[in-house]
Amino acid sequence: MTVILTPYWSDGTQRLKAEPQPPQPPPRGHFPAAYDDALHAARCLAQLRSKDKPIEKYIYLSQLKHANENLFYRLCLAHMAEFTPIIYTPTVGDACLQHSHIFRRPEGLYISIKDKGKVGEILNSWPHKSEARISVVTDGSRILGLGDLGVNGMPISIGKLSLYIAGAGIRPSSTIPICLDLGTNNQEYLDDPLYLGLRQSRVSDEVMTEFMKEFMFAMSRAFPKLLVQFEDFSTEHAFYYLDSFRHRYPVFNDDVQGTGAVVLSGFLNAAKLSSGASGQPLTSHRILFLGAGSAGVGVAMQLLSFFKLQGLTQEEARHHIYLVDSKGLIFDSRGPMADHKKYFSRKDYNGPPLTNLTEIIEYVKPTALFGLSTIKGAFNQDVIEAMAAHNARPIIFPLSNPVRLSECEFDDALRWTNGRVLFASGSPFPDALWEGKVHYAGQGNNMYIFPGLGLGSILCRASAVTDAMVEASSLGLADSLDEDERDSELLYPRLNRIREISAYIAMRVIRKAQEEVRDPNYAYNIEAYRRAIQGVDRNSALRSLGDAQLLTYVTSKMWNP
Ligand SMILES: O=C([O-])CC(=O)C(=O)O
Ligand SMILES: [Mg+2]
Repeated sequence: MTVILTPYWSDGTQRLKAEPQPPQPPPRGHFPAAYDDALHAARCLAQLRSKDKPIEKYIYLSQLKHANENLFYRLCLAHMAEFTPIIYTPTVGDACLQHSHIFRRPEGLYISIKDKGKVGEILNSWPHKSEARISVVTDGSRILGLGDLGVNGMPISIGKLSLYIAGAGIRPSSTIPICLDLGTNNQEYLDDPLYLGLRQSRVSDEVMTEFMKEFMFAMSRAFPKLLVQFEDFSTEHAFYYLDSFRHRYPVFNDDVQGTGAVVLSGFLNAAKLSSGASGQPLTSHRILFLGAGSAGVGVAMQLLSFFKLQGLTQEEARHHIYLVDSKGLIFDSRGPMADHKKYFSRKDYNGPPLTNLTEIIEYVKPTALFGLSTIKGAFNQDVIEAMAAHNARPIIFPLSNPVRLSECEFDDALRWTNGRVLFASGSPFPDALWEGKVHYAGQGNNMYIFPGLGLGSILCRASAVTDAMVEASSLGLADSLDEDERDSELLYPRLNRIREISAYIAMRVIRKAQEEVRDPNYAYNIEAYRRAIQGVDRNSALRSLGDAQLLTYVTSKMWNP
């Protein structure tokens, strides 16, 4: 008797069946005599390029990944800038929206609220249990800027893990994409006969929290070496579950911490260019955020590091950051507000509500404007011209995803600032020509951070992902521009160097983790301490390596297709 997985339906129906293996059908063909691997790669690339719709390309690549994983990743690594927008943002957003319609076969693990009480059993059915190192977990409640997509959020977990494999050389069998089905409040999906998830609205916070506790405990038991990346949980839940679990399990939240780290990194490079042009010190920057959700506040928290690195206190740093939500500038006397907004609420403004973004810019005079609002076109001509009026090199980062929700387009930003803008967006924009010179849109997407942060945390068996480790990943990224990239005023390195960059970031993260482990506060509790000890042997060996040797070690641990 062999255990067969009849995976992973989210309706809670029987998942594990003890059945005899069905006999394998005989091969239905064999390769022609002149078949050649390299030629086949070229053939697959030609098939991909023959498709004109991005979603068709996505479907083709999903099938290719299933049919020939090695070939898929080989092509992916060789054509990173071409593949990333298909297997990841922005096309993965469409794949999520249509998941229940384009679904072919299960990939990853769907766990539903109906599985409560037996989550451990389900996890134990995962085929590559002992190899598990990284899981991306979403509950589908806030996929990119697209809202509550229920189990249609699964492609986000899959897409992020494809980048772990391609970008950081994590072994495919070490990854577990997970989508939790806790219901959905998306009526269109509830009415859609093809929708793959439970036909019920989202469970209450109390029920969800009980479920999350069981889930995280079961994960730590089933996969003792696993790092968990929370992805695209709705704002309140993103903060709450990160705070609840980060001292108990190795976990980080990509939208709060990954996005924060990637923006800090791009801002470090942009601020140097901007201060170089204005002659103003780095401590004089002021940052205005449009959007105060998990990503907005997460980025704002991480940006405090920028000012602290220049010698300011946390309290002084806070004064340099302004948040705007749907009701305008956030200030104390405006009235009650969600907890996560309070820290950045201004105490130094008591006037009437400031709701118009251009007016807010006149008042704040920011050197940098960040968009995490998912309001397409919110950075209109007036807004960008207001930024350009008082900055030699205005820093403008429309970070909302996918691209059709971007606060502004790259060529508009160039035009309205006369080519002076320092620009990064969440989703990719093509290069643009302005007055005979090619300008590059930076992509301030957490894809530059999570592969390296994850790889470093896994290799040193960190029992927790600390703030200092996240900051180290960000500084590592900022430092990884090469000479040509600096000369071209790039804010982020070119994507075709992703493996080199991830290895470097992982090295910096391991170094920081080693410093943290000496800190007694590191052993947050007995469980974490036990896991920290597990990693000690390996870490004492790693500690004796110089940076260059550690980098070689990290690179040697990468899986290659
Ligand atoms: O997935 C992406 O492209 C970036 C991200 O985490 C988000 O927008 O939620
Ligand atoms: Mg996300």
